[in-house]
Amino acid sequence: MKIAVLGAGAFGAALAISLAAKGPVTLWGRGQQGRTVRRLPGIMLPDNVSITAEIAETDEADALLLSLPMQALAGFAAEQASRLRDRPLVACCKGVDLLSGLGPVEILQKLGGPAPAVLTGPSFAADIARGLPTALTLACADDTLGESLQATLSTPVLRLYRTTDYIGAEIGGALKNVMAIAAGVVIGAGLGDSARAALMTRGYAEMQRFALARGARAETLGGLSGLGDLVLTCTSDLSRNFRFGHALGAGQAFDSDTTVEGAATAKAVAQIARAEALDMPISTMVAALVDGKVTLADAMQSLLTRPLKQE
Ligand SMILES: NC(=O)C1=CN([C@@H]2O[C@H](COP(=O)(O)OP(=O)(O)OC[C@H]3O[C@@H](n4cnc5c(N)ncnc54)[C@H](OP(=O)(O)O)[C@@H]3O)[C@@H](O)[C@H]2O)C=CC1
Ligand SMILES: O=C(CO)COP(=O)(O)O
Repeated sequence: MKIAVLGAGAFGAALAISLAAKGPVTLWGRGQQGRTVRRLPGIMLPDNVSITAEIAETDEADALLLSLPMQALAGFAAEQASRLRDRPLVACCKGVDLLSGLGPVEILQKLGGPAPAVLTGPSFAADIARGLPTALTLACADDTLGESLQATLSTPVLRLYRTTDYIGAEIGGALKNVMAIAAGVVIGAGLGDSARAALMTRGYAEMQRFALARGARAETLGGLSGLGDLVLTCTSDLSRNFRFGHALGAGQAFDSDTTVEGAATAKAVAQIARAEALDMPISTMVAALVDGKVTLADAMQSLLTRPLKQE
C-alpha cells in the first residue's frame, strides 16, 4: 500500500521517516520549501521521502495519513473533500474540534468514504524520527481495513496494536493533553510530585467518565491511547502540553506558535460537559485557566474544596 502523509509538521515528518524504512513515502506540507522540516529541526529526511508543497502529488497514494493540528482538520477536510474521499484515511491528530465537539474520526466520517482510522498513543515525534521503539494504537471501526493498515504502518520499531473502539482511542488521545496541561501547571506552580500523581489519577477517572458516556470501552482507556499516553505526556518535559501548563503554573510566557492541542480541547470538553451534565472538574478548570477566567489560586481552591466522595 503506497502511503502519503498530509501535514509536514513534527509528527507527520516523523511518521514519514518511519514508514520510509518500508518503501517510498510522499510527505506534503503547506508552503514546504526544501528538504528540511521546520518543526522537526536537526532531522534529515531519507531519500525515499518525497517532500512537496504540491498536494496533487499525493493523489497516487493508496492511503492518506492526516497529521494536522486538530483545530485545522475540519476545514482542511472540507477544502480537500474530493481529494480525500474514497481512500482509507488515518487521522494522526489528538483533540476535540471546538466548533463541532467532534473527534477526528467523526470529522472524517462526514466525507462518506471508507471507515476512517485514528493512529494515537504515546510517542514523541523526535523519538519516532530517531527510530526509537514505540507502540501505538490503530483504531478503525472496520476491522478488516484496520488489520491491513496495522500491517502497512507497523515497522520493526513502531509496533501498532489494533482496536475497533475508535471513540475510546481518540478520546484518550484528546484528553491526555488536557491532563498534561494540568500536570504542567501543578509542577510549574511548585505543588510537587504527589499532587501530580493525584492529578493524573483523578484525570484518568475523568477520561474514563467522558469516554464511557460517549460509548467507548473502558479497556481502551487503560491501553496505549489512554493511560499510556497520559503517563508519557504528564511526566515529560518533551511534551508541549506539559511545558505550556508548566509556563502557566510558573507565570511565564509561552511561544504561541507551538502546537498545544490540549488548550482548545479543554474548552471543547468543558462545553460538552456543561451541556451533558458530565462531572469534568479538571478539564473545566484547565479551560478556565487557559482563558484567564480564573487564577491558579482560585483553581486550586475550587478543586480542593469539592465535596469529599468515594473513589
Ligand atoms: N509532535 C508529536 O510528538 C506528536 C504529535 N501528535 C499529534 O499530531 C498532530 C500534529 O501535531 P504536530 O505535527 O506535532 O504539530 P506541528 O506544530 O509540529 O505541525 C503542524 C503542521 O500542520 C500544518 N498546518 C497547520 N494548519 C494547517 C492547515 N490548515 N492546513 C495545512 N497544514 C496545516 C503546520 O504548518 P505550518 O508550519 O505552516 O503552520 C505544520 O506543518 C497533533 O494533533 C498532535 O497532537 C501525535 C503524537 C506525537
Ligand atoms: O502526543 C504526544 C505524545 O504522545 C505529544 O505530546 P505534546 O503534543 O504534548 O508534545
